[in-house]
Amino acid sequence: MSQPAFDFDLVVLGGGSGGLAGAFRAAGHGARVALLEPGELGGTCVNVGCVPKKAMWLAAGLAGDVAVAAQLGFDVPDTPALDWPTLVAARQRYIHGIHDSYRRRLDEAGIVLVPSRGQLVDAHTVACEDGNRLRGRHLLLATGSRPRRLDVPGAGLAGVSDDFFAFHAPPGHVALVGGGYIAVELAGVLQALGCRVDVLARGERLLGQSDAELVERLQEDYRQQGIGLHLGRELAAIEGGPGALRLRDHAGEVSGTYAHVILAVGREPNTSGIGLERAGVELDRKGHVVVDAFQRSSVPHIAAVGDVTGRAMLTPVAISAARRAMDRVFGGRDDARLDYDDVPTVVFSHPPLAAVGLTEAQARERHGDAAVHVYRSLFRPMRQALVDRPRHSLFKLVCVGDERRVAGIHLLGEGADEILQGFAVALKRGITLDDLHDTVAIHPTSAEEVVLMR
Ligand SMILES: Cc1cc2nc3c(=O)[nH]c(=O)nc-3n(C[C@H](O)[C@H](O)[C@H](O)COP(=O)(O)OP(=O)(O)OC[C@H]3O[C@@H](n4cnc5c(N)ncnc54)[C@H](O)[C@@H]3O)c2cc1C
Ligand SMILES: NC(=O)c1ccc[n+]([C@@H]2O[C@H](COP(=O)([O-])OP(=O)(O)OC[C@H]3O[C@@H](n4cnc5c(N)ncnc54)[C@H](O)[C@@H]3O)[C@@H](O)[C@H]2O)c1
Repeated sequence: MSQPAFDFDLVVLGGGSGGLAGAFRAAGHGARVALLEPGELGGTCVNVGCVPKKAMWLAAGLAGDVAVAAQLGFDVPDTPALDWPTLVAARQRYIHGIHDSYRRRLDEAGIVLVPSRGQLVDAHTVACEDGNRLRGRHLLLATGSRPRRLDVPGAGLAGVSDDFFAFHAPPGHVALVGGGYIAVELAGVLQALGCRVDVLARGERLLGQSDAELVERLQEDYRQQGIGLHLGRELAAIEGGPGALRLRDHAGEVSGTYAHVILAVGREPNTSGIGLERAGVELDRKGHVVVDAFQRSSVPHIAAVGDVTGRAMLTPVAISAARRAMDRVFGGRDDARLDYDDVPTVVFSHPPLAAVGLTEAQARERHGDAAVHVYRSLFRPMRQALVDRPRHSLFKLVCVGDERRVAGIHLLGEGADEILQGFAVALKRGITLDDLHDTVAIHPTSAEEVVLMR
């Protein structure tokens, strides 16, 4: 398979979601693989993303459960205390287990792990920090992304999502700047774990890409939980000193003094200073690697996957794209490529918001008002009703055409994160509203609302 001029069939830059998946798949096809990773294996997702975030989200959910349990007669103290360090220790133990498992699997697959940052010297050669050079017949760029910082006075006083995961004690009153996934998720977690939270977002609503109706309800829910939402306000400056920070927008001061300010205003690709220009790899104006439908960069034997390409920045997307790219390069599957349509996602808010396909607004724009049919179910899950809480779930189907093809599924409420996956398969297979109605419901669940909507 390999030519003698090359040390490896594949050299991978980045041991995160995409890089690891690509390395394992290529090795599975018999390729000789080297993987460079200067940090912890698992990249953003495992170390400062999905995994620690989900651990904190689960703990935040438990705080709600404890309150429900007390109302149902369990003998729970009035203010159950959380020992933050115990939670963080359990979280990190779990993450170390993932590191160990990756190391073992890399060994078993015969992949050479190089604990170094890589830099391209030319289109086939990667230099390691110790000066060693590796020649690869193919290269895979999977260097991911990092939190974006804002260019406003005092921005250096703020942290980013990475800093949230470094808190070893409850952080007190926190301001989150941004209205996307990270701001919404961290706000929900912190509030549920007993901190005070304000969100400052420049958009008039949170989660600009999600269905507006669900977002409106989530915002209402967040306000009821006590989260301060300051929408339509663009950060102009951060003032004060450590532990006592204030925010200013163009209209004046935003009320509140914060122990921490966390910027969650998007991410930037890790493409600078790694020699891509020497190899002739084209970048877009935001610095992402430009790839075609097969993840090929402008240099055909250099592929790129995951956040570094700026397309649907999600772990399963990075993994799926990498596996398919390696199936194409080393597995003889010339047509292998990821379909980026109808990727399901979950915002791990409290409650979670799960979505696949078109929002109502997108469907109306694409298909015209007359072709779009929307079905909704607004209901109180039994757990909420049992303790007479006002929390409702809102599930919504967006269908198009006379046959009512399901083009979008949007679920806000308890269990939405676990309910959506199976329905995403169905949507991808082109089901109609009748297909849902032909399916017998599972009772009593929240999920049954999806097949009962009329
Ligand atoms: C707070 C947060 C929560 C998230 N939650 C979710 C979630 O719930 N679900 C979800 O699907 N996605 C989530 N994401 C997104 C997800 O983490 C990313 O989309 C995913 O990690 C991207 O994988 P990647 O392989 O492209 O990059 P990464 O996982 O970032 O890996 C890139 C790796 O490349 C290494 N690297 C960088 N430069 C070099 C170099 N020159 N040489 C060698 N190595 C290099 C880095 O050290 C890093 O380990 C979240 C992200 C954040 C920040
Ligand atoms: N559950 C998940 O799957 C999950 C969770 C977290 C992150 N992620 C991924 O990570 C990515 C990054 O998350 P994120 O929340 O940082 O980004 P995001 O793209 O979701 O949201 C960025 C937010 O920052 C705002 N913003 C951008 N520039 C700004 C500026 N100059 N001033 C003020 N606000 C500004 C935007 O309006 C938007 O509200 C997400 O897009 C997502 O792909 C996924």
